[in-house]
Amino acid sequence: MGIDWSSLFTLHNLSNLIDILVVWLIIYELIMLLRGTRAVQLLRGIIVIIIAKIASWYLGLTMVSWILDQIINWGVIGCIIIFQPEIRRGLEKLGRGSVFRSTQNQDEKAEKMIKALDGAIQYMSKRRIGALITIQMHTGLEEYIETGIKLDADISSQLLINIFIPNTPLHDGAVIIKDDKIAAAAAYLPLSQSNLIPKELGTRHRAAVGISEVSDALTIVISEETGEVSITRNNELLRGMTQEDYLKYLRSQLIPREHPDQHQTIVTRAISFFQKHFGGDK
Ligand SMILES: Nc1ncnc2c1ncn2[C@@H]1O[C@H](COP(=O)(O)OP(=O)(O)OP(=O)(O)O)[C@@H](O)[C@H]1O
Repeated sequence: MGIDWSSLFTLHNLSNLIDILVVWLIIYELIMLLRGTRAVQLLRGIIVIIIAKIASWYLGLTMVSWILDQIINWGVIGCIIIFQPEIRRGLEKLGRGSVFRSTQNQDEKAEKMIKALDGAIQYMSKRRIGALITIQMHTGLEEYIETGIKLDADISSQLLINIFIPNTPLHDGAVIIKDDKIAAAAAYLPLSQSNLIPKELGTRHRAAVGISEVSDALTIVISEETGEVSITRNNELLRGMTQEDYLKYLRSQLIPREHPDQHQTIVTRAISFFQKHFGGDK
């Protein structure tokens, strides 16, 4: 008894498959957006309420079920009020189309940011000024931004250098860049517990690896002892980068238009997601 493969590839099955893929993608994008933000706690709360609602419904607890219904109904309105700024930003982004494609404007901004970073890296590396610069990618870093001093300043080499000058109030900790702005300085990043990190590296590098373990952020580290430039991303520590190396790397990660292999559009991100999770060994 053979399988009739042709019956599997009907238009109906194909649309079901696309349906499932789109829902997966939306859930994945949402998780990436919410990770590391205050919405995570809220999401946990919502899941608990939904589980309680289902349980009370099964057990026939009418009163509890009614109370949970009220919480859910009013909770939706509450969420809209609490997250009004985030919702507005999201809708504006959607309206500009930047959720689905990177714009020319974004590429120019990224190039400008890389130029500013390059100026600062060169200056600090030559003078052995220790630095830790984390660039937010898709995962929210709000919980780490909150540990630092908020700046919300335009990125420039001069400002970055100034922040890391030793014995100044902001030099200790990390600078976090978010949406082409220096969101905060002197931020505390999570320290990695990995024993794969070379022993000669201290806490600055451990913090850079740490943030790459819990988010998809890109972090640049300049060693105070050697002036060595390293980059961490997705659990990887790239050491001893020359100017050419880090410029090439930063462009490949931050300017997707120039590097179509990078997962930036929603379609290419979907492909990379499925390759990563279902594609087997690399
Ligand atoms: N959790 C952290 N979050 C942010 N910054 C941190 C954290 N831990 C340490 N740092 C920064 O690293 C500095 C200490 O660096 P340390 O000398 O231990 O690290 P290192 O990796 O050996 O770097 P270097 O080669 O520059 O000495 C601190 O002064 C602080 O600015």
